[in-house]
Amino acid sequence: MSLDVLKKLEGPVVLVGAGKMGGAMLEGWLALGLEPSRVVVLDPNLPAEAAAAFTAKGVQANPAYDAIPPAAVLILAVKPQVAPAVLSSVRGIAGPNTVVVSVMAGRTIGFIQESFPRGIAIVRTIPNTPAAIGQGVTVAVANEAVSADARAAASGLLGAVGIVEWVDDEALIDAATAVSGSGPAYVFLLAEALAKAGAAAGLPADLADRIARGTVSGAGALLAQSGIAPATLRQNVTSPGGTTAAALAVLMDEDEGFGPLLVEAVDAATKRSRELAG
Ligand SMILES: NC(=O)c1ccc[n+]([C@@H]2O[C@H](COP(=O)([O-])OP(=O)(O)OC[C@H]3O[C@@H](n4cnc5c(N)ncnc54)[C@H](OP(=O)(O)O)[C@@H]3O)[C@@H](O)[C@H]2O)c1
Ligand code: PRO
Repeated sequence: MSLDVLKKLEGPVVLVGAGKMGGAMLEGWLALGLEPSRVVVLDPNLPAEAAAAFTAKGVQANPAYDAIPPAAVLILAVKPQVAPAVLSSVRGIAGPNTVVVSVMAGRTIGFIQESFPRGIAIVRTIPNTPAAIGQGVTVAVANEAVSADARAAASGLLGAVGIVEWVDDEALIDAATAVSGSGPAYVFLLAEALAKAGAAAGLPADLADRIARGTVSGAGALLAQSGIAPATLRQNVTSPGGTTAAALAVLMDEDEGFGPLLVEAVDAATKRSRELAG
């Protein structure tokens, strides 16, 4: 994905909140060649080292708000809980042609719209942290004010750090948050739990950590590179009457296995996303 589409839009790319998610995306954009002098980072508690590193790259860190021209793209990457205060302080950075891109869980287009002039282009997204290595997944929805150029600019930015899936129905974003936004945590938990189970089965803890981590990352890479369906890859590991079949009889239990547990977990995350709408 190229960022050339941004050339059609005037003004800086302003990132509000350079934490784990915003920072990961910015890393990806700069790696793809986004002109650093076009980037403004606003994050009041940025450690001095991080601010110096941005400045060294040519990114403007925490300039005075009134020195920032109307943004081409204004990315909202602060926690949903602080959104009301933050949005009211950054509203002046948006001009009539600004595309507002939110990565905040829960916060709706309607909520964001309240802080900006009527008719502003808003893209609500839910990315995930593998964006830091260009392998993120972002699900996005646009309001009716988003033009073809604005959508292309948002697609360019979001696609720079992984795949982008656009949906038309904003209500789907809560469930997408529960699947792909939070999903990396479930996979990391699997690596943690597998290591603990290995140690409980008698492996030295450090060996269990290494082989569990290698197994989760290797299986993820095989899934990504082979293009083969996950069910087929699972069957390829499962010899009839063998060890995997014995484990899967536990994990695939219809009542207490991984499937129903994940349905419950995704449901809990979906509900929490709806609550965060405020
Ligand atoms: N992490 C994920 O996997 C993930 C995935 C999808 C979406 N998201 C969404 O991304 C957003 C950020 O999450 P995160 O995990 O990156 O949290 P985070 O690491 O806490 O990042 C938020 C950043 O915003 C800063 N901030 C606080 N007040 C601010 C202000 N007034 N102006 C500008 N910056 C301000 C925070 O600084 P302080 O730490 O000093 O408060 C922090 O550096 C959330 O809305 C979350 O729902 C996160
Ligand atoms: N991290 C954010 C949360 O836990 C949103 C998805 C991943 O709320």
